[in-house]
Amino acid sequence: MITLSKLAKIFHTKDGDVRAVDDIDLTIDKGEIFGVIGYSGAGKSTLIRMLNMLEAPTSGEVDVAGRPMHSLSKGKLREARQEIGMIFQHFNLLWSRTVAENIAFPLEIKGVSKQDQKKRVDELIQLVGLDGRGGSYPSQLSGGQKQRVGIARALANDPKVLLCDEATSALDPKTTDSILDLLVDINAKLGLTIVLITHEMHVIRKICHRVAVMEAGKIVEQGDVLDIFRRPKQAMTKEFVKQVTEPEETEEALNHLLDREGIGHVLQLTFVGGDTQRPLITDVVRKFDVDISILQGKISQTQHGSYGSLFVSMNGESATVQQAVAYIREQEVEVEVIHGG
Ligand SMILES: Nc1ncnc2c1ncn2[C@@H]1O[C@H](COP(=O)(O)OP(=O)(O)OP(=O)(O)O)[C@@H](O)[C@H]1O
Repeated sequence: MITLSKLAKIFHTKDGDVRAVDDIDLTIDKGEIFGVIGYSGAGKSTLIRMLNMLEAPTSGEVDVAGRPMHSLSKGKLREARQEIGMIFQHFNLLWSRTVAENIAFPLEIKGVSKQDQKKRVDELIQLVGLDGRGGSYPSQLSGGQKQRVGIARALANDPKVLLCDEATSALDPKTTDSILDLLVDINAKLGLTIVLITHEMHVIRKICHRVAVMEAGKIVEQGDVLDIFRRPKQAMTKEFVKQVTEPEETEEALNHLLDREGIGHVLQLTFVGGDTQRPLITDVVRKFDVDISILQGKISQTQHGSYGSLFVSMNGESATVQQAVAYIREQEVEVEVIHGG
């Protein structure tokens, strides 16, 4: 659905050239939810804005839904953009227009009749869960509702691709979840390809099928979300994975525990998309002559299963502990011996 070849954007500034996007090759499949994660300045916004040519590439190619976006005439580009909806962190709504009028805006530009506009707007209001709010003004809505208007407006022309530029970054965690649920729902119902950029790994974990990690204009790692969580390779990726799998206070609390006498082996068990309902710890204690105490942990449920880390201390003969560790690994739980190994 989307192919980027050797895509680059260089900004020429007073302080020199900035390679915001540096020769990126990337393929995004039809119907997938693809996430790009990176810290501020990594080049995510520039990258996503080149998908619909809001930003013109310095070099390289952008193909979206079979169209070479980088080489289209102005008129053809206008047509092509109708197939690409976009939502923004700060919603970009027209404040003097009602919800219904905001959603109708792209239809007006396209020259759709008043009657058809109304029909389509009603459908969209229903789709995004804003029934009864068509006559409200953006200032009368919550952040989550404003983003629902943004989504409805982006979908007005039946696009094939939806671009989400930090779409939940201005929202609280609960509202973020409801907007992400809506995006999953739309992806399933309409078969829409969704590309989102974010600096928050829980957004990736919650809804993306695949993810690319960006650093200094380059993609340093990419793959299926589950694989990336299971085996992050790059330091940057490991940092992002930790955002989700480790409680913030881990290091300090663990250092404190490691000073204790007789702490034994300390293991970090990382669950990635597996089934935490399974009584793994009970299982291990029954099978092997070891004692286990749980030190701390953070496990959360998502559509891919359970994610999180559990820190445990294991006491027993060294050889038995090794066997127990091997057994846990066989259950597709990652194990790192962080003390006593
Ligand atoms: N219009 C511009 N002119 C000059 N430099 C720019 C311009 N836009 C972006 N940059 C630079 O390009 C680099 C990438 O910026 P970009 O906004 O794409 O990153 P980002 O990952 O989206 O970060 P953020 O989330 O903070 O926007 C940064 O160094 C930024 O300063």
